[in-house]
Amino acid sequence: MDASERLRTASWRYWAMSTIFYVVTGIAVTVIISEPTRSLPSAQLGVCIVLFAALGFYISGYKKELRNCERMVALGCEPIRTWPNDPFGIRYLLDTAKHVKANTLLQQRVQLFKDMGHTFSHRLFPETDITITTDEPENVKAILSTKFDDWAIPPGRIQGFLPVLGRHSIFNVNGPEWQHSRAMLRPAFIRNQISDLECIDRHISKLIAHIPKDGSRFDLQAMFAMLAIDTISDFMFGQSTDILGSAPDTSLKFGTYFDRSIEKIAYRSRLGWMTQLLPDAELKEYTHFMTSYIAKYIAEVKSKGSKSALADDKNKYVFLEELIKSGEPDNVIRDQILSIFVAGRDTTTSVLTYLFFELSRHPEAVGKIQEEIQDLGVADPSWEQLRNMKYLNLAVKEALRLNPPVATNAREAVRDTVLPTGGGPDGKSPVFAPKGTKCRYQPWTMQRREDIYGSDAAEFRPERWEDLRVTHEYVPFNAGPRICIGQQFALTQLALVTFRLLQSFRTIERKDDRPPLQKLGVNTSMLHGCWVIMIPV
Ligand code: HEM
Repeated sequence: MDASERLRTASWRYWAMSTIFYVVTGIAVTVIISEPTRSLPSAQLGVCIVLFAALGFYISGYKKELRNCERMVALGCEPIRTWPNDPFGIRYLLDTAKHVKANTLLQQRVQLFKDMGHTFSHRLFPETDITITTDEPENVKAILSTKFDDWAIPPGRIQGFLPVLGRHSIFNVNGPEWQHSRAMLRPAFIRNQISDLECIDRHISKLIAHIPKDGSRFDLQAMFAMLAIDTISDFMFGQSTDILGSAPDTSLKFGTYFDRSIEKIAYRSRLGWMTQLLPDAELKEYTHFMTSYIAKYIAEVKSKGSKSALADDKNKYVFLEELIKSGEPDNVIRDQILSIFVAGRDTTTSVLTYLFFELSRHPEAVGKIQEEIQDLGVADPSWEQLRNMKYLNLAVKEALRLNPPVATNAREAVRDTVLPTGGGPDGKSPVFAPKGTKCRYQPWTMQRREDIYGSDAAEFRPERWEDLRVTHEYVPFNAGPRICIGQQFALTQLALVTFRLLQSFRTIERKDDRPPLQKLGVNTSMLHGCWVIMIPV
């Protein structure tokens, strides 16, 4: 059915239902006026009221549909393919829940796009507005860049993140509030800090010290998680949680509570507004502890007031000090600091784990990076040297392609808007997205599309990037105004960890027979960890 036929049907349905409504109302009014003394038994009256309410509800739905069809035709859009036989989105919800439970959701989405095309619509219980799901680069470009102002972070995600990140978090705000947050954080991500390799290196040395040298098997994912929290806390406060070193009890507790909170917010953001019905005393306790932990650092910097009050090295750049200079109140600073922990910890862990999982299966790639390290001829690379290591950076890029840690993401239309593609029988016409439409876009499946990356799209092959040019087909850090603000810091960390580990270890071998399933939380992780043995040089 094309757009004009859809409009005709919507118009016919609306007028037919309205006519029935008015005729029934007219008859009821006539009966009441002509027999004012007659009263209906209360059961019959109740049934009449329910029928009236249901009819009214349907008519308002048809009116909305008619209006949307008129807008669709006026804007030159065509109808979008719809997930069938699921008017309330209960089947879609159950299907999603089944695959989340089995940790097969990402693979299932690849199949779903094959069956439904790269853009389709569906309901998702209990949401009343429609959801569009897409892995089409043109649509991703519209949402993130060219029509940025038409799309916002959906309330469901905000509700889910709120109890931990707070209402000032850069992840929980839209419009001018978001611009304010971004402007506040941007100056703290200055180049000389992100290129401060010494800070990152200190924690990598501790990681290397922890790796068994006798060929025993260990879980790299768990190690990378400790490395990431130690590094990000050092970057934030000038003092590390030091979980890989001699962490005090409060740091260990912070690490544990942090992990548990992230799991809970992943679950809560899936439930959206329903989380308001679920008070969670444990989450309250975790958040209380974490915010006090951060508040202690804020108070310390403020009371000492001197440059690098927290760091041993007085010349060291400390992110928190830069943030305090913004003059924002403590609760705003605290929300942003916790957000950066969330933004930077599990994403980095996820990419490192996936990269080393692939390296453990691709000794030829390990060999090429090691050759590059040898050719460089220096033991301690500078930031520029690291960034110029071609194959090493291509391997990181390829890991980010196959495993973007933010595997799926969502926005909500804040006004009527158009997605460039996905409508009509061939799925190539523009699609109308009325205000309130959710759009779920999927970097994980998009970055594995065979029509973009070739028939070996599912393979780890860093060489593909030597002559491949893409834009919104590759968005592990997002794109447009809301692109990841920590991208350069993350890339530096990823490159340096890879450099150091392949400089210190000759081989990495996977030691796990279980299928390598990816678990979907706020970020992806490997369900069973990444069990390997590493042999020193
Ligand atoms: C490989 C590692 C990383 C990946 C793949 C990654 C990915 C992303 C993505 C996809 C977003 C967009 C989220 C959205 O708008 O829905 C984002 C935002 C953000 N990231 Fe990262 N990130 C990484 C590391 C980091 C690090 C290390 C930091 C900080 C030290 C950081 C700080 C942020 C912040 C503050 C935002 C919010 C930006 C905004 O809304 O304007 N990220 N990141």
